[in-house]
Amino acid sequence: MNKPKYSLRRNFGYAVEGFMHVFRHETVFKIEVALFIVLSVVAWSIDVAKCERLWLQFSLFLPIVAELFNSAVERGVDLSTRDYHRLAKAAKDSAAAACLISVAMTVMIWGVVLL
Ligand SMILES: Nc1ncnc2c1ncn2[C@@H]1O[C@H](COP(=O)(O)OP(=O)(O)OP(=O)(O)O)[C@@H](O)[C@H]1O
Repeated sequence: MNKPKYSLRRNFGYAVEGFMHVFRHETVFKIEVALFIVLSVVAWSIDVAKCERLWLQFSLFLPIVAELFNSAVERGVDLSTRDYHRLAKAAKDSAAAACLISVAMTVMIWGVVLL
């Protein structure tokens, strides 16, 4: 198959499609996006230093990015096998651990800045 010429616009479209796919199919991602919006407003409304505001905002991206990668791993694994396989389990569990750690980092950053 001939590779189409690189197009920034088309690749941006693929990224939006990927984001929307995960948003439609993953409930936890919907919650994370909602929290991202609400907490972003909070981060920009409260009286904190510029650097702290940046940390608060940056930390909100972590679970979103982790969940997108987690979903990519889940779909890749499901595409490769529907049968039980210890490597499939290891791949999905590792991706889930990344999500968990990203949320822990966000909670930690908000805790340190606000308390
Ligand atoms: N093919 C498989 N082989 C072995 N274990 C699997 C397999 N598929 C899933 N698992 C195990 O089941 C767990 C849940 O898998 P699943 O695909 O339902 O992920 P999930 O995070 O619950 O997905 P979703 O976010 O779509 O609800 C995985 O973390 C893994 O431990």
